[in-house]
Amino acid sequence: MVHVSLWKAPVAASPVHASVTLPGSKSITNRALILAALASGPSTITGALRSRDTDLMIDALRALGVRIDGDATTLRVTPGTLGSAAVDCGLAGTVMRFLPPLAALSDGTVEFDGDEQARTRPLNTILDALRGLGVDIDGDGLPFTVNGHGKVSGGVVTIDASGSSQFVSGLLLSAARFDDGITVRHEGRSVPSMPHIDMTVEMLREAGVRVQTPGDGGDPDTWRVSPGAVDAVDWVIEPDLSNATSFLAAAAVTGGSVSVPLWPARTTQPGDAIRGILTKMGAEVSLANSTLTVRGPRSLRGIDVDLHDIGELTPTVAALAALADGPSTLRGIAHLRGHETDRLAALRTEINNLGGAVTETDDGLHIEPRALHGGAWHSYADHRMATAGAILGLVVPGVEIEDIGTTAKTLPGFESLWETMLKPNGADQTGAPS
Ligand SMILES: O=C(O)C1=C[C@@H](OP(=O)(O)O)[C@@H](O)[C@H](O)C1
Ligand SMILES: C=C(OP(=O)(O)O)C(=O)O
Repeated sequence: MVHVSLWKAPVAASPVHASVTLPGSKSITNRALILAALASGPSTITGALRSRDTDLMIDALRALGVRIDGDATTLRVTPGTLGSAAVDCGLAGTVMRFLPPLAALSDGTVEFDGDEQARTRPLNTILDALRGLGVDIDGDGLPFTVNGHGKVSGGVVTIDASGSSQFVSGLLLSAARFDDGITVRHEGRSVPSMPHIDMTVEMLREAGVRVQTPGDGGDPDTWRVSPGAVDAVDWVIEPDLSNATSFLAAAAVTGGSVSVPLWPARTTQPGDAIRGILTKMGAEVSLANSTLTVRGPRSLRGIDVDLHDIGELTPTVAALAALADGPSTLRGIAHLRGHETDRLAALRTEINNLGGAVTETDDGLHIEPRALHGGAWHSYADHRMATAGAILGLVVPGVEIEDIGTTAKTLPGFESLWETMLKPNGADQTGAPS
């Protein structure tokens, strides 16, 4: 018999009042690691996230020949000669899409594999793009092998990135080291998660790489990276604002107040958009002295929102919407069917299992308010499904979450942070980088 562990999601006995310090951003940490590996000298990364996705990136880079010292959240990355390796992508989009272009620069055979569930995530777009640039690759999805020859000519490539922004980011991140750099042209429905491409471009520029984007006079849907050196940088990683959204949601659904310190004044992280969403739903949101504070209303309003640019927030927003006092429509997120799991189907199924009324649309979800009841909540190996269930469990007694440990993909120790948040006077939590 297979034993499925269930975590009894704690109910908030009273409005939650807490301050929660979150560890570093997954997206920024994994970009910093790639750029440091390609740099012309050693870099440091301070406040790095240590989680399954970032440890998979660290392990892969080490296997490829990059030296990474430091066990905790301060890392020193020393580039080395890239050679043969076996890479485990787990279920990490950033690993499976950011590493193949870097592996193409290696002088060796790089074998990629990952979780069974990762095999259905869209991937061939980036493999075909690399083939178009002259890279020798066996396979069209996991498992696949990159046969590196120590150099990539680079050039112009046209892709359909409507399935994931990570195809564009992955190509741009390594392209300064291609002989001719790269010009990536997108053709197809609009590219999702554009702030994540902005994050890529900003970090490349911080490393001294010349990038031209559609926003600064380039052609529409076209990004160009000039060939050149990648500078070593002392990266300081922002807290993960997408992970912060679950904790802020706890204030919104219980009528309490939750603060997150070290909130950046300016950021490309999509999690920052939770401020506007929670405000529209009736919460009070303030940012003062680098601390974001959310105060929950007596009841939450439903919301009609396009999440195309910030799809990562969908599970949190869906949980909030399921507890609102009016209907909500979440749009622009068809690409979530290719995330860790089909998130639209998963959210519909799990919220409806608790008595909800969620329907799936072509590009999102429609959520009608209903009185919810307890029951099992399946996570589908998806960290954000697990945290969405925890939000509901704060006010719906008897929600039991399958495989809460899957939150370690981007936030190890989620359960204890969550439980500490619920203690009376749950201030100054310990998810902070050490
Ligand atoms: O580049 C990144 O770090 C990410 C881009 C987005 O991917 P998609 O464009 O596939 O949604 C986001 O959802 C993912 O969590 C992280
Ligand atoms: C879609 C996500 O992850 P990945 O980087 O694996 O695509 C996510 O974290 O919501």
